Amino acid sequence: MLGAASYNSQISEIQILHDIIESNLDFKILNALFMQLRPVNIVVSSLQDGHFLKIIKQLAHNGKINMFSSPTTTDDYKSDEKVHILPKKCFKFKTCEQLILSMSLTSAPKNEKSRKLYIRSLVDFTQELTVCALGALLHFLDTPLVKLNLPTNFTIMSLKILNMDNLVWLGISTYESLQIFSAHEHPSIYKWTKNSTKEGPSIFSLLNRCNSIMGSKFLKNILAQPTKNLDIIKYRHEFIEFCINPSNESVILSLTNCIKHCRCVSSTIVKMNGGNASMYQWRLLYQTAINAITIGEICERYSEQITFFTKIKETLKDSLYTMVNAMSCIIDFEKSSIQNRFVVKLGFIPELDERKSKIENITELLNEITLKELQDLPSYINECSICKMPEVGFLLCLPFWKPYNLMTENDYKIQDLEFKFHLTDKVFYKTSRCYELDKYFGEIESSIIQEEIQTMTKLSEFIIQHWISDLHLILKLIAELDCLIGFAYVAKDLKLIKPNILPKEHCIINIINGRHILQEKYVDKFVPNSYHSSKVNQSIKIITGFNSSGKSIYLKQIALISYLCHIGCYVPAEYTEISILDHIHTRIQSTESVSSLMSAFMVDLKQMSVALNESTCKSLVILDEFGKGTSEINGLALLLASISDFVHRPLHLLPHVIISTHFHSLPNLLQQIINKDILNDNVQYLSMSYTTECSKIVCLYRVIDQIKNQNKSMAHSIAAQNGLPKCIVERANKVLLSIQQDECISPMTENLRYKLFYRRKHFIERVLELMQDKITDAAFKDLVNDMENIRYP
Ligand SMILES: Nc1ncnc2c1ncn2[C@@H]1O[C@H](COP(=O)(O)OP(=O)(O)OP(=O)(O)O)[C@@H](O)[C@H]1O
Repeated sequence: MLGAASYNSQISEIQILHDIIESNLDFKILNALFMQLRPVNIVVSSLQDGHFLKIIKQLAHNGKINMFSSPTTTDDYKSDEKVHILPKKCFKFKTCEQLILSMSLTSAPKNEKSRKLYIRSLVDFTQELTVCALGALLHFLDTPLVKLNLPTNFTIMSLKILNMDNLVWLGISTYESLQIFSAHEHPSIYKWTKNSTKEGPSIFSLLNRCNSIMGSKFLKNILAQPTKNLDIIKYRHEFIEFCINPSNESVILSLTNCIKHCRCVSSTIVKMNGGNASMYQWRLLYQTAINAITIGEICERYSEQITFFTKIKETLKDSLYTMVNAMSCIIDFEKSSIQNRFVVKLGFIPELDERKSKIENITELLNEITLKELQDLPSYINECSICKMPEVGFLLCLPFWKPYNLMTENDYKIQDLEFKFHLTDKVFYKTSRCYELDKYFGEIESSIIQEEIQTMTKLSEFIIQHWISDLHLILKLIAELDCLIGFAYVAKDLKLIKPNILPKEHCIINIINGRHILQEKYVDKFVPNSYHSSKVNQSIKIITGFNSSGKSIYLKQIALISYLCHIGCYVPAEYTEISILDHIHTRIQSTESVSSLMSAFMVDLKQMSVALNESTCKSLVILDEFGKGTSEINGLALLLASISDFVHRPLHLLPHVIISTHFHSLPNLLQQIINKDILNDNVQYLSMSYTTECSKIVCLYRVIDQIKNQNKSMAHSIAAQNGLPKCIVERANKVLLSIQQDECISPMTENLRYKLFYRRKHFIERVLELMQDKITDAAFKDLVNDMENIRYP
């Protein structure tokens, strides 16, 4: 059983996963959880068994699970910089329950009793593991080390239940082989938060036409959570259709303009909560709220036609208008940006206005005081003024009463005046009246600032407690809106079509002239291919073809089209009809790499065992060259046994399977081990078409429904076409013939390639001698004879 809780410091949200049964075969749920949450720190109990701790560490550090790793060591039980192993007491149910009931949830009522009731309505205390996980998480968040690393004050704005039921399962290797995210992000796919600017070709970079950062972030969530929920897919399709319609262009443009001004306000809220949000952040919040309202109002106009607009309209709450009104009535944004502090607008607090007017009407008072000061000054001074300087406050300013060069130190000394400094034509003093002015205005000014800080704090509290959750709700949908508008642009540019998604009862994938959305950008002319699979239509396909004939691209394109259908995107095909899938398993050869902890064969085995154990008639299983990593005979035997398992399954467990292979004997062997009728009902053989031009092979990249040249591998001709020395290819052909005819392979006595090389070298040396007239006629004849004999290797 697995229970989990997570805290997202960016949006101050707790997410909990209710107790769920996990398969320790592939840790599917744990994998999906890591994929979805991308945790920075992981907290586990010291009571956990070593194998699980090992798996957690692998996921935290490599993003991959190695089921075949070495036995558990004491190191697995030690905390590291990412995985924190807490003592079991932190996971004790009773302690955890207390911690949860006393957590500081901003949306909870202030009254202690109602607060507890409110929390109990959010957290199901019968979910034992979830409660322990959440309690331990709260305990961890309360430790000084963590507090230091959190942006500012630790707050919990909301609590959400994670729902994994609607997820279509894709393993990490599937994400990699289908290039859903950029290769640059591999292997630490979870480090998305560290905004990597590098972005290789990937489905993410292709679909990311977002106009806001929150849109791009949401796109990553959409891509990491392909869904089985038909309603979600349908409303996304409906919205894309609306966007593509040219008559709606202006609506989409207005929406896009508003989206550009919307920002994720989570960090602003965290700062506001700590009382240190900058004026830039206040303005950002205001602008975001105004634009969110405008978006909501635009959506309201079309809400009867489009479901997604209805969803957005429903989140346009009165509280948003109240918040914007309050902000515009209270904050003087212009003066705030000049003074770089929160300035309250005139008219909001009468006493504050009065104090401000006292400061603004200072001239009258200063004139009065200037006259009094003049009366007290010696008779030789007949002019003066009062000014205010930063730091020093009010000063009496006297213009020089003598030419500058005649002014002496003694002249500056005047009874009852405190000399401060002089400039080239003026001298400044502090007088008792100046001190009084300092005190009077200083008090007024500080009381104004204090009052404005208080107003700011009250406004912040109000925003956080009453309005922000509604703003969060609408912004989440705006982020999705941003992604979906991007999907529509991509659909228009890449000529994608709306797939027909069938409900769960069906088991069908029907793709007519599908394309590989990434690969088609890199070839001059991409050849589209179709795929049909259903319970009645041979759902196991075995595809053969020589190297580089397009098998892997075909396999990937089927997986990708199926995947795109489940994120609610349009697809690259002429027509697509697909029933909701539960799993997309792929084993595509490109993914074994240095970062993988397993050998190619181990990956093969793991993938096949997951496919055999987990697949249902709603799964798509793609196996590219299974068994390549071991001896041919072993690989072939395992593949035969696995196909035979699929073929003999009841229909509700028979998945859509596509296997590409170089084992040309596979069809014959299958006929020997499986009943002919069962085989014909379930298995279809496909191959990649080709033609020959001037004895060279030309790939046509077209998938055909027949076994063509199945008994003959074209590997040797392809090798020659790709620059392998001709003598080596010839030798390989001889060896192959001997094996096929069960003859002895003639030993090779010399290295033909080097023999030819030295003969050519010698030949060239003699040609050079000839050019220097160093060669006789007889030697020249010899040379010509030799030329006939030298063949190019
Ligand atoms: N449908 C297509 N249209 C045009 N070009 C294609 C198509 N499919 C594949 N190609 C081209 O052929 C190349 C090789 O394709 P792919 O890797 O799928 O071959 P393969 O049969 O899987 O090879 P191998 O058996 O050696 O792994 C691709 O990189 C691409 O350039």
